[in-house]
Amino acid sequence: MVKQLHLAVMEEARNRWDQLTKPPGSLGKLEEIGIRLAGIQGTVFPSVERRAVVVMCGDHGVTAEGVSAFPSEVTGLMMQNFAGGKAGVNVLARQMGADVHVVDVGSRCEVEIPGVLRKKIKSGTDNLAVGPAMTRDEALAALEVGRETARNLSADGVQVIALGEMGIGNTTPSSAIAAVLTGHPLAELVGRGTGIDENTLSLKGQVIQRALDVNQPNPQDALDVLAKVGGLEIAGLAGVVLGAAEAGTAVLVDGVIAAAAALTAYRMEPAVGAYLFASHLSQEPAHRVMLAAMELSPLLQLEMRLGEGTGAVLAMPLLEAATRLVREMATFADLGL
Ligand SMILES: O=C(O)c1ccc[n+]([C@@H]2O[C@H](COP(=O)([O-])O)[C@@H](O)[C@H]2O)c1
Ligand SMILES: Cc1cc2nc[nH]c2cc1C
Repeated sequence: MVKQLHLAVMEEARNRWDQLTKPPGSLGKLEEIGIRLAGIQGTVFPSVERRAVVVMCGDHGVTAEGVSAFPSEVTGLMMQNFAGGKAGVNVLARQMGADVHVVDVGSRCEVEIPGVLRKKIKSGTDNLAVGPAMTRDEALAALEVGRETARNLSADGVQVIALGEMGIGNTTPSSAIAAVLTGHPLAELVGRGTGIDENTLSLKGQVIQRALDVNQPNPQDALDVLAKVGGLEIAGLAGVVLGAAEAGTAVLVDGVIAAAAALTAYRMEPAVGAYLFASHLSQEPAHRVMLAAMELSPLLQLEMRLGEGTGAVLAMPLLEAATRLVREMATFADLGL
């Protein structure tokens, strides 16, 4: 169960932000962040000192259709890179003081990688252009992996969890999920992912349309959408969102894949929305549409499209700024006003 935010504490926090030595509202989104964190943590003086990024990894049968600029093997190679501390997200997480947790929920990589939590539900999804990507039970099992991961981190004292992922091909299911759950025209939701050319972009649109025609996912049933046209790492991240919100922990959404996971969780349990913060706006066109569907507004716009949780980790200092301002700024009363 996801609890409502502490409304009385939020009211108290709003009053305090209004008493700080600044014109009311002049710290913009930082004030909204501070007030929402107060509501999440049940204190006017919240903290985001304990931070983690969960990088869910999975492969995709749909790569057989030629929808990515890179081969599936890159997923496993990047898992080794994360474990070695040398990927983009590792560098940024070190800078921001966040721990990196890499979870293999469904890659095709068969070798054990020390430092990667092996929770494989299956070795990649089936090709969603010819049938369902997963069974409902497989999607539920992947969700549970994420939920348990978030529950453990929260129990360990983590106060904010960033959503990271790695999975060659995963912008294809993300656009499919966006199309079904937002009802937006597919043509406006298909992007270049890892950097495909014009012809591949057009092929990718056709592949996704075929996936929707073949699977007929039910927009009223987010689990059906997730199983039929989603991915194992997307399901894992949706589980992280549910588990974090259930534990009262804030979540930083990353790019388009993380947003597809967050939107899936949001449709399963709308109360998770209050725990979500949108970190940045990805180059993928479906990202903006999905964030809007959750009424989230991105903090950063850096023209990024890497994934891994890189954008989410970059936004951690902004959450920290909000917690410091409310704690350290003088009030008008302090000035004798
Ligand atoms: O975060 C994003 O918005 C984002 C946008 C484009 C690509 N990615 C990353 O690139 C991979 C998916 O791209 P693709 O072209 O293989 O579908 C996957 O590993 C993602 O982490 C991530
Ligand atoms: C090299 C590489 C690194 C990534 N990190 C997340 N998605 C990725 C995709 C590629 C291709």
